[in-house]
Amino acid sequence: MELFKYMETYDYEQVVVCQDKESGLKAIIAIHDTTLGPALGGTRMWTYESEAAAFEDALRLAKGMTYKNAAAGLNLGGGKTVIIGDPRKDKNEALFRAFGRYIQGLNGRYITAEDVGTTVADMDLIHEETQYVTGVSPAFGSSGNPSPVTAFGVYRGMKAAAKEAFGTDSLEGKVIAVQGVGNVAYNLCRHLHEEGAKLIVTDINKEAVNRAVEEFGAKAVDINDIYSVDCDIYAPCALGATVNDDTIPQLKAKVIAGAANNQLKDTKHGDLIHEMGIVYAPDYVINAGGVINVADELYGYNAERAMKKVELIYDNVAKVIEISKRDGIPTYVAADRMAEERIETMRKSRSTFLQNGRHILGHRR
Ligand SMILES: NC(=O)c1ccc[n+]([C@@H]2O[C@H](COP(=O)([O-])OP(=O)(O)OC[C@H]3O[C@@H](n4cnc5c(N)ncnc54)[C@H](O)[C@@H]3O)[C@@H](O)[C@H]2O)c1
Ligand SMILES: CC(C)C[C@H](N)C(=O)O
Repeated sequence: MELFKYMETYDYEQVVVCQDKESGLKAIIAIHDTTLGPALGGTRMWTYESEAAAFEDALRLAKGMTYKNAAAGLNLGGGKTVIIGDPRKDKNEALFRAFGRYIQGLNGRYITAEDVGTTVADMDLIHEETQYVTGVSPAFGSSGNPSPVTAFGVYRGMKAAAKEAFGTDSLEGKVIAVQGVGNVAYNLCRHLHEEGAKLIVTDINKEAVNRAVEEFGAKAVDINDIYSVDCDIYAPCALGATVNDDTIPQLKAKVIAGAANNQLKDTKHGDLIHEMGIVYAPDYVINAGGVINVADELYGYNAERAMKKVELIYDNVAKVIEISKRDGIPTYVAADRMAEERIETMRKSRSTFLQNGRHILGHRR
Protein backbone atom coordinates (compact mmCIF):
# COMPACT_ATOMS: atom_id res chain seq x y z
CA MET A 1 0.00 0.00 0.00
CA GLU A 2 1.27 3.50 -0.84
CA LEU A 3 0.13 5.15 2.38
CA PHE A 4 0.24 8.81 1.39
CA LYS A 5 -1.46 8.13 -1.93
CA TYR A 6 -4.23 6.23 -0.15
CA MET A 7 -4.58 8.98 2.46
CA GLU A 8 -4.77 11.65 -0.22
CA THR A 9 -7.34 9.73 -2.28
CA TYR A 10 -9.76 9.33 0.64
CA ASP A 11 -8.78 12.55 2.43
CA TYR A 12 -7.37 11.16 5.68
CA GLU A 13 -5.95 13.66 8.17
CA GLN A 14 -3.49 11.62 10.21
CA VAL A 15 -2.13 8.16 10.91
CA VAL A 16 -0.22 7.51 14.13
CA VAL A 17 1.94 4.40 14.41
CA CYS A 18 2.60 3.37 18.02
CA GLN A 19 5.28 0.91 19.17
CA ASP A 20 6.24 -0.13 22.69
CA LYS A 21 8.84 -2.90 22.91
CA GLU A 22 8.32 -3.70 26.61
CA SER A 23 4.62 -4.45 26.32
CA GLY A 24 4.58 -5.60 22.69
CA LEU A 25 2.22 -2.79 21.64
CA LYS A 26 1.91 -2.33 17.91
CA ALA A 27 -0.98 0.00 17.16
CA ILE A 28 -2.18 2.11 14.26
CA ILE A 29 -4.45 5.05 15.06
CA ALA A 30 -6.14 6.36 11.91
CA ILE A 31 -7.92 9.72 12.04
CA HIS A 32 -10.03 10.28 8.96
CA ASP A 33 -11.90 13.56 9.42
CA THR A 34 -12.44 15.91 12.36
CA THR A 35 -14.70 18.49 10.72
CA LEU A 36 -17.60 17.68 13.04
CA GLY A 37 -15.52 17.22 16.19
CA PRO A 38 -12.88 14.96 17.74
CA ALA A 39 -12.52 11.59 16.03
CA LEU A 40 -14.34 8.90 18.02
CA GLY A 41 -13.94 5.25 17.10
CA GLY A 42 -13.14 1.96 18.76
CA THR A 43 -9.97 -0.09 19.10
CA ARG A 44 -9.82 -3.44 17.33
CA MET A 45 -7.33 -6.10 18.42
CA TRP A 46 -6.78 -8.71 15.75
CA THR A 47 -4.12 -10.94 14.25
CA TYR A 48 -3.52 -9.56 10.77
CA GLU A 49 -1.93 -11.48 7.91
CA SER A 50 0.38 -8.56 7.23
CA GLU A 51 1.10 -5.00 8.35
CA ALA A 52 -0.47 -3.76 5.13
CA ALA A 53 -3.72 -5.56 6.04
CA ALA A 54 -3.69 -3.89 9.46
CA PHE A 55 -3.18 -0.43 7.95
CA GLU A 56 -5.95 -1.04 5.45
CA ASP A 57 -8.36 -2.17 8.15
CA ALA A 58 -7.58 0.83 10.38
CA LEU A 59 -8.03 3.25 7.48
CA ARG A 60 -11.26 1.72 6.18
CA LEU A 61 -12.76 1.52 9.67
CA ALA A 62 -11.78 5.12 10.49
CA LYS A 63 -13.51 6.44 7.36
CA GLY A 64 -16.56 4.36 8.27
CA MET A 65 -16.65 6.12 11.67
CA THR A 66 -16.62 9.56 10.00
CA TYR A 67 -19.72 8.57 8.06
CA LYS A 68 -21.33 6.74 10.99
CA ASN A 69 -20.94 9.67 13.37
CA ALA A 70 -22.10 12.18 10.77
CA ALA A 71 -25.16 10.14 9.74
CA ALA A 72 -26.09 9.58 13.40
CA GLY A 73 -26.12 13.34 13.96
CA LEU A 74 -23.18 13.26 16.38
CA ASN A 75 -20.77 16.18 16.69
CA LEU A 76 -17.83 13.86 16.22
CA GLY A 77 -15.33 13.02 13.53
CA GLY A 78 -14.12 9.57 12.57
CA GLY A 79 -11.13 7.54 13.67
CA LYS A 80 -10.23 4.00 14.62
CA THR A 81 -7.33 2.03 16.06
CA VAL A 82 -6.12 -1.44 15.32
CA ILE A 83 -3.77 -3.18 17.71
CA ILE A 84 -1.89 -6.00 16.02
CA GLY A 85 -2.07 -9.06 18.25
CA ASP A 86 -4.12 -11.98 19.45
CA PRO A 87 -6.71 -10.75 21.96
CA ARG A 88 -6.67 -14.17 23.68
CA LYS A 89 -2.89 -14.23 24.22
CA ASP A 90 -1.23 -10.86 23.75
CA LYS A 91 -3.08 -8.56 26.15
CA ASN A 92 -1.35 -7.12 29.21
CA GLU A 93 -1.73 -4.10 31.46
CA ALA A 94 1.38 -2.35 30.14
CA LEU A 95 0.19 -2.67 26.55
CA PHE A 96 -3.11 -0.87 27.13
CA ARG A 97 -1.51 1.73 29.37
CA ALA A 98 1.17 2.44 26.76
CA PHE A 99 -1.61 2.78 24.21
CA GLY A 100 -3.48 5.13 26.57
CA ARG A 101 -0.42 7.37 26.73
CA TYR A 102 -0.30 7.56 22.94
CA ILE A 103 -3.97 8.58 22.92
CA GLN A 104 -3.31 11.23 25.58
CA GLY A 105 -0.52 12.56 23.35
CA LEU A 106 -3.14 13.36 20.71
CA ASN A 107 -4.71 15.75 23.22
CA GLY A 108 -8.33 14.96 22.36
CA ARG A 109 -8.08 14.66 18.57
CA TYR A 110 -8.96 10.96 19.00
CA ILE A 111 -11.24 9.28 21.57
CA THR A 112 -11.39 5.50 21.77
CA ALA A 113 -13.86 2.78 22.84
CA GLU A 114 -14.37 -0.98 22.36
CA ASP A 115 -14.37 -2.87 19.08
CA VAL A 116 -13.74 -6.48 18.10
CA GLY A 117 -11.17 -8.02 20.47
CA THR A 118 -11.30 -5.33 23.18
CA THR A 119 -13.40 -5.13 26.34
CA VAL A 120 -14.52 -2.78 29.11
CA ALA A 121 -11.58 -4.06 31.23
CA ASP A 122 -9.18 -2.95 28.47
CA MET A 123 -10.83 0.49 28.36
CA ASP A 124 -10.40 0.74 32.13
CA LEU A 125 -6.64 0.24 31.69
CA ILE A 126 -6.50 2.89 28.96
CA HIS A 127 -8.47 5.15 31.32
CA GLU A 128 -5.59 4.95 33.82
CA GLU A 129 -3.60 7.08 31.38
CA THR A 130 -6.09 9.25 29.52
CA GLN A 131 -9.53 10.79 29.76
CA TYR A 132 -10.00 10.32 26.00
CA VAL A 133 -11.63 6.90 26.30
CA THR A 134 -15.28 5.89 26.50
CA GLY A 135 -17.05 2.59 27.20
CA VAL A 136 -15.23 2.49 30.55
CA SER A 137 -16.78 0.69 33.57
CA PRO A 138 -20.04 2.21 34.85
CA ALA A 139 -18.27 2.60 38.23
CA PHE A 140 -16.48 5.58 36.66
CA GLY A 141 -19.80 7.15 35.60
CA SER A 142 -19.31 5.71 32.15
CA SER A 143 -21.63 3.73 29.86
CA GLY A 144 -19.83 0.37 29.99
CA ASN A 145 -20.08 -2.25 27.26
CA PRO A 146 -21.60 -0.71 24.08
CA SER A 147 -22.50 -4.05 22.46
CA PRO A 148 -26.04 -4.53 23.90
CA VAL A 149 -26.91 -0.99 22.79
CA THR A 150 -25.48 -1.59 19.33
CA ALA A 151 -27.62 -4.73 19.19
CA PHE A 152 -30.76 -2.80 20.09
CA GLY A 153 -30.01 -0.29 17.32
CA VAL A 154 -29.47 -3.07 14.79
CA TYR A 155 -32.77 -4.63 15.86
CA ARG A 156 -34.55 -1.29 15.33
CA GLY A 157 -32.91 -0.73 11.95
CA MET A 158 -33.68 -4.29 10.85
CA LYS A 159 -37.37 -3.66 11.54
CA ALA A 160 -37.30 -0.54 9.34
CA ALA A 161 -35.68 -2.52 6.50
CA ALA A 162 -38.21 -5.35 6.98
CA LYS A 163 -41.07 -2.83 6.65
CA GLU A 164 -39.78 -1.92 3.20
CA ALA A 165 -39.22 -5.49 2.06
CA PHE A 166 -42.23 -7.26 3.61
CA GLY A 167 -44.74 -4.46 4.19
CA THR A 168 -44.62 -4.96 7.96
CA ASP A 169 -41.92 -4.32 10.52
CA SER A 170 -42.91 -7.34 12.58
CA LEU A 171 -40.14 -9.93 12.66
CA GLU A 172 -42.39 -12.65 14.05
CA GLY A 173 -41.93 -15.82 12.02
CA LYS A 174 -39.18 -14.29 9.88
CA VAL A 175 -36.15 -16.51 9.28
CA ILE A 176 -32.97 -14.61 10.08
CA ALA A 177 -29.48 -15.89 9.27
CA VAL A 178 -26.98 -14.44 11.74
CA GLN A 179 -23.29 -14.63 10.89
CA GLY A 180 -21.15 -14.43 14.03
CA VAL A 181 -22.88 -14.60 17.43
CA GLY A 182 -20.43 -12.52 19.45
CA ASN A 183 -21.06 -9.59 21.78
CA VAL A 184 -23.46 -7.70 19.53
CA ALA A 185 -25.20 -10.58 17.79
CA TYR A 186 -25.86 -12.51 20.98
CA ASN A 187 -27.91 -9.55 22.23
CA LEU A 188 -29.47 -9.07 18.79
CA CYS A 189 -30.57 -12.73 18.78
CA ARG A 190 -32.24 -12.17 22.15
CA HIS A 191 -34.39 -9.33 20.75
CA LEU A 192 -35.20 -11.35 17.63
CA HIS A 193 -36.07 -14.47 19.63
CA GLU A 194 -38.32 -12.44 21.93
CA GLU A 195 -40.19 -11.18 18.89
CA GLY A 196 -40.70 -14.71 17.55
CA ALA A 197 -38.15 -14.76 14.73
CA LYS A 198 -36.55 -18.08 13.69
CA LEU A 199 -32.78 -17.97 13.91
CA ILE A 200 -30.06 -19.68 11.88
CA VAL A 201 -26.59 -18.99 13.27
CA THR A 202 -22.95 -19.64 12.56
CA ASP A 203 -19.66 -18.73 14.24
CA ILE A 204 -16.06 -19.93 14.21
CA ASN A 205 -16.44 -20.11 18.00
CA LYS A 206 -18.45 -23.24 18.82
CA GLU A 207 -19.30 -22.06 22.35
CA ALA A 208 -20.96 -18.96 20.94
CA VAL A 209 -23.00 -21.13 18.57
CA ASN A 210 -24.03 -23.53 21.33
CA ARG A 211 -25.21 -20.66 23.52
CA ALA A 212 -27.48 -19.36 20.74
CA VAL A 213 -28.80 -22.85 20.07
CA GLU A 214 -29.56 -23.49 23.74
CA GLU A 215 -30.96 -20.07 24.67
CA PHE A 216 -32.79 -19.08 21.50
CA GLY A 217 -33.53 -22.41 19.79
CA ALA A 218 -31.34 -21.32 16.87
CA LYS A 219 -30.37 -23.76 14.14
CA ALA A 220 -26.59 -23.98 13.66
CA VAL A 221 -24.94 -24.22 10.24
CA ASP A 222 -21.36 -24.43 8.99
CA ILE A 223 -19.62 -21.06 8.46
CA ASN A 224 -19.61 -21.48 4.68
CA ASP A 225 -23.33 -22.34 4.52
CA ILE A 226 -24.75 -19.20 6.10
CA TYR A 227 -25.04 -17.31 2.78
CA SER A 228 -27.12 -19.90 0.98
CA VAL A 229 -29.62 -20.84 3.69
CA ASP A 230 -33.32 -20.23 3.03
CA CYS A 231 -34.01 -17.07 4.98
CA ASP A 232 -35.74 -13.68 4.88
CA ILE A 233 -32.92 -11.62 6.38
CA TYR A 234 -29.15 -12.02 6.32
CA ALA A 235 -27.52 -10.37 9.35
CA PRO A 236 -23.73 -10.07 8.96
CA CYS A 237 -22.39 -9.64 12.50
CA ALA A 238 -18.80 -10.92 12.27
CA LEU A 239 -16.15 -9.10 10.24
CA GLY A 240 -16.41 -7.02 7.06
CA ALA A 241 -16.53 -7.63 3.30
CA THR A 242 -18.91 -10.59 3.46
CA VAL A 243 -21.15 -9.12 0.75
CA ASN A 244 -18.96 -9.89 -2.24
CA ASP A 245 -18.71 -11.63 -5.64
CA ASP A 246 -18.74 -15.11 -4.09
CA THR A 247 -21.55 -14.62 -1.59
CA ILE A 248 -24.09 -12.48 -3.47
CA PRO A 249 -25.10 -15.22 -5.94
CA GLN A 250 -25.80 -17.52 -2.97
CA LEU A 251 -28.06 -15.12 -1.06
CA LYS A 252 -31.77 -15.88 -0.80
CA ALA A 253 -32.50 -13.11 1.71
CA LYS A 254 -34.60 -10.08 0.76
CA VAL A 255 -32.94 -7.93 3.43
CA ILE A 256 -29.34 -7.46 4.55
CA ALA A 257 -29.22 -5.89 8.00
CA GLY A 258 -26.47 -6.58 10.52
CA ALA A 259 -23.89 -5.18 12.90
CA ALA A 260 -20.62 -5.71 11.04
CA ASN A 261 -18.64 -2.73 9.79
CA ASN A 262 -17.75 -2.45 6.09
CA GLN A 263 -20.14 -5.19 4.97
CA LEU A 264 -19.79 -4.43 1.24
CA LYS A 265 -16.46 -5.68 -0.11
CA ASP A 266 -16.66 -2.93 -2.71
CA THR A 267 -19.18 -0.31 -3.77
CA LYS A 268 -20.03 -2.40 -6.83
CA HIS A 269 -21.51 -4.99 -4.48
CA GLY A 270 -23.88 -2.36 -3.09
CA ASP A 271 -24.96 -1.62 -6.67
CA LEU A 272 -25.47 -5.30 -7.40
CA ILE A 273 -27.69 -6.05 -4.40
CA HIS A 274 -29.68 -2.90 -5.18
CA GLU A 275 -30.31 -4.17 -8.73
CA MET A 276 -31.38 -7.53 -7.26
CA GLY A 277 -34.02 -5.75 -5.16
CA ILE A 278 -32.41 -6.65 -1.84
CA VAL A 279 -33.09 -4.04 0.85
CA TYR A 280 -29.70 -3.19 2.35
CA ALA A 281 -29.59 -1.27 5.64
CA PRO A 282 -26.22 0.51 5.32
CA ASP A 283 -23.84 -0.83 7.95
CA TYR A 284 -22.80 2.43 9.52
CA VAL A 285 -26.38 3.66 9.83
CA ILE A 286 -27.77 0.52 11.43
CA ASN A 287 -24.83 -0.22 13.75
CA ALA A 288 -24.48 3.29 15.22
CA GLY A 289 -26.10 2.37 18.58
CA GLY A 290 -22.79 1.73 20.35
CA VAL A 291 -21.17 4.96 19.32
CA ILE A 292 -24.34 6.95 20.07
CA ASN A 293 -24.27 5.42 23.55
CA VAL A 294 -20.59 6.05 24.29
CA ALA A 295 -20.78 9.55 22.77
CA ASP A 296 -23.42 10.43 25.36
CA GLU A 297 -20.67 10.12 28.01
CA LEU A 298 -19.14 13.29 26.65
CA TYR A 299 -22.23 15.16 27.94
CA GLY A 300 -22.35 13.27 31.27
CA TYR A 301 -23.84 9.85 30.59
CA ASN A 302 -27.63 9.49 30.73
CA ALA A 303 -28.80 6.02 29.69
CA GLU A 304 -32.39 7.05 29.02
CA ARG A 305 -31.35 9.93 26.75
CA ALA A 306 -28.89 7.67 24.90
CA MET A 307 -31.48 4.90 24.33
CA LYS A 308 -33.99 7.42 22.95
CA LYS A 309 -31.40 8.43 20.36
CA VAL A 310 -30.62 4.80 19.55
CA GLU A 311 -34.32 4.05 18.95
CA LEU A 312 -34.18 6.62 16.15
CA ILE A 313 -31.98 4.29 14.11
CA TYR A 314 -35.33 2.94 12.85
CA ASP A 315 -36.14 6.40 11.43
CA ASN A 316 -32.62 6.87 10.06
CA VAL A 317 -32.71 3.57 8.14
CA ALA A 318 -36.21 4.43 6.87
CA LYS A 319 -34.92 7.85 5.75
CA VAL A 320 -32.04 6.31 3.81
CA ILE A 321 -34.47 3.89 2.11
CA GLU A 322 -36.72 6.84 1.23
CA ILE A 323 -33.84 8.81 -0.33
CA SER A 324 -32.78 5.69 -2.22
CA LYS A 325 -36.28 5.26 -3.70
CA ARG A 326 -36.76 8.97 -4.40
CA ASP A 327 -33.44 9.37 -6.22
CA GLY A 328 -33.23 5.86 -7.69
CA ILE A 329 -29.89 5.16 -6.01
CA PRO A 330 -28.63 2.29 -3.84
CA THR A 331 -29.09 2.76 -0.10
CA TYR A 332 -25.34 2.88 0.53
CA VAL A 333 -25.10 5.90 -1.81
CA ALA A 334 -28.09 7.53 -0.12
CA ALA A 335 -26.41 7.10 3.29
CA ASP A 336 -23.10 8.48 2.01
CA ARG A 337 -24.86 11.55 0.61
CA MET A 338 -26.68 12.15 3.89
CA ALA A 339 -23.40 11.99 5.84
CA GLU A 340 -21.38 14.00 3.32
CA GLU A 341 -23.98 16.77 3.13
CA ARG A 342 -23.86 17.23 6.89
CA ILE A 343 -20.04 17.33 6.95
CA GLU A 344 -19.88 19.79 4.05
CA THR A 345 -22.50 22.11 5.56
CA MET A 346 -20.62 22.20 8.86
CA ARG A 347 -17.26 22.62 7.13
CA LYS A 348 -18.56 25.71 5.33
CA SER A 349 -20.27 27.21 8.37
CA ARG A 350 -17.03 26.83 10.35
CA SER A 351 -15.10 29.06 7.97
CA THR A 352 -16.29 32.03 10.05
CA PHE A 353 -13.42 33.27 12.25
CA LEU A 354 -13.73 32.41 15.93
CA GLN A 355 -11.20 33.61 18.48
CA ASN A 356 -10.07 30.48 20.26
CA GLY A 357 -6.66 29.07 21.01
CA ARG A 358 -3.42 30.54 19.69
CA HIS A 359 -3.53 32.70 16.61
CA ILE A 360 -2.22 35.97 15.29
CA LEU A 361 -4.23 38.16 17.70
CA GLY A 362 -2.60 36.30 20.60
CA HIS A 363 0.63 38.25 19.91
CA ARG A 364 -0.97 41.63 20.74
CA ARG A 365 -0.03 43.07 24.11
N1 LIG B 1 -19.46 -3.96 19.67
C1 LIG B 1 -20.08 -2.91 19.19
O1 LIG B 1 -20.70 -2.14 19.92
C2 LIG B 1 -20.08 -2.66 17.70
C3 LIG B 1 -20.61 -1.46 17.22
C4 LIG B 1 -20.68 -1.27 15.85
C5 LIG B 1 -20.20 -2.24 14.99
N2 LIG B 1 -19.66 -3.38 15.49
C6 LIG B 1 -19.20 -4.37 14.55
O2 LIG B 1 -20.01 -5.54 14.68
C7 LIG B 1 -19.24 -6.71 14.43
C8 LIG B 1 -19.30 -7.62 15.64
O3 LIG B 1 -18.82 -6.94 16.77
P1 LIG B 1 -18.76 -7.64 18.20
O4 LIG B 1 -18.39 -6.58 19.17
O5 LIG B 1 -19.97 -8.47 18.41
O6 LIG B 1 -17.50 -8.57 18.01
P2 LIG B 1 -17.24 -10.01 18.63
O7 LIG B 1 -15.80 -10.30 18.41
O8 LIG B 1 -17.79 -10.14 19.99
O9 LIG B 1 -18.13 -10.95 17.69
C9 LIG B 1 -17.77 -11.33 16.42
C10 LIG B 1 -18.07 -12.80 16.30
O10 LIG B 1 -17.84 -13.19 14.95
C11 LIG B 1 -17.20 -14.46 14.95
N3 LIG B 1 -16.52 -14.64 13.67
C12 LIG B 1 -15.35 -14.14 13.24
N4 LIG B 1 -15.09 -14.54 11.98
C13 LIG B 1 -16.16 -15.31 11.60
C14 LIG B 1 -16.51 -15.99 10.42
N5 LIG B 1 -15.70 -15.99 9.34
N6 LIG B 1 -17.68 -16.66 10.37
C15 LIG B 1 -18.49 -16.67 11.44
N7 LIG B 1 -18.21 -16.05 12.60
C16 LIG B 1 -17.07 -15.37 12.68
C17 LIG B 1 -16.29 -14.42 16.17
O11 LIG B 1 -15.95 -15.73 16.60
C18 LIG B 1 -17.17 -13.67 17.16
O12 LIG B 1 -17.96 -14.55 17.94
C19 LIG B 1 -17.83 -6.19 14.09
O13 LIG B 1 -17.70 -6.04 12.71
C20 LIG B 1 -17.79 -4.83 14.77
O14 LIG B 1 -16.86 -3.96 14.16
C21 LIG B 1 -19.59 -3.62 16.81
C1 LIG C 1 -17.20 3.73 19.59
C2 LIG C 1 -17.48 2.27 19.51
C3 LIG C 1 -18.64 1.89 20.25
C4 LIG C 1 -17.26 1.85 18.15
C5 LIG C 1 -17.90 0.60 17.63
N1 LIG C 1 -16.98 -0.49 17.71
C6 LIG C 1 -18.31 0.90 16.20
O1 LIG C 1 -17.77 0.37 15.27
O2 LIG C 1 -19.22 1.68 16.01
